[in-house]
Amino acid sequence: MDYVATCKLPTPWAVFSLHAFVSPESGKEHVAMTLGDLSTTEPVLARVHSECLTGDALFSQRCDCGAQLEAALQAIAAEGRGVLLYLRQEGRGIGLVNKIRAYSLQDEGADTVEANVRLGFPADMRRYDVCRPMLEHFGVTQLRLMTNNPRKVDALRENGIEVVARVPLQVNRNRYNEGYLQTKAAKMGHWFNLADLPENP
Ligand SMILES: Nc1nc2c(ncn2[C@@H]2O[C@H](COP(=O)(O)OP(=O)(O)OP(=O)(O)O)[C@@H](O)[C@H]2O)c(=O)[nH]1
Ligand SMILES: [Zn+2]
Repeated sequence: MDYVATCKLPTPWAVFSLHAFVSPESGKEHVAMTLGDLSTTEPVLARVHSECLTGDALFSQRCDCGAQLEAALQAIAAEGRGVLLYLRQEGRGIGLVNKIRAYSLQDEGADTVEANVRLGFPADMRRYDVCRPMLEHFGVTQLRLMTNNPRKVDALRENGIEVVARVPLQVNRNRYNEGYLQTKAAKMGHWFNLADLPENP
């Protein structure tokens, strides 16, 4: 993973630093947002967020990605210290166009896992091997990871990252994503308690 450049990134919650990386193997451009002093030994509040153009940028309510992105940045800002890795693996790794094909099958009744399988993809194709070199660039070794996904915790640990704590990130349950969240809990093992999650209008 090659580090390229850093700039300031003012957001509604804090002025983050935005760091650009390029993977020589895949040619993919990934970014990290950081806040505060990450070089101390205290475990770092972190979010490893996979790209979701529809949710992160286009306000889609089909998933919980946009709300999770915002909540993670707010939590880091509130603490004054943390890192968010924004990984360019859209649609759990199948890409934007294939995700829209999967959404089309979901409009006809398939769930999020069935749709991927019908298109010939595994339920989740994401990889987390770029995370360690990105974190090493900042001297970060221990994370308090904001996620509901047990496979993400396992995958990061397999990549040699110490996840010392898991911080739940349950936001934005709505009438459009209820089934999606239920499938993630039932088929993908996500730690959700839908009853605990307030319903947004
Ligand atoms: N293939 C596919 N990808 C989806 C779908 N909905 C969201 N995504 C992608 O899934 C990724 C987000 O993964 P999620 O499973 O929502 O959450 P997670 O990151 O595994 O877990 P958390 O850390 O708890 O958010 C993003 O890359 C989205 O583009 C879908 O229906 N089909
Ligand atoms: Zn999404």
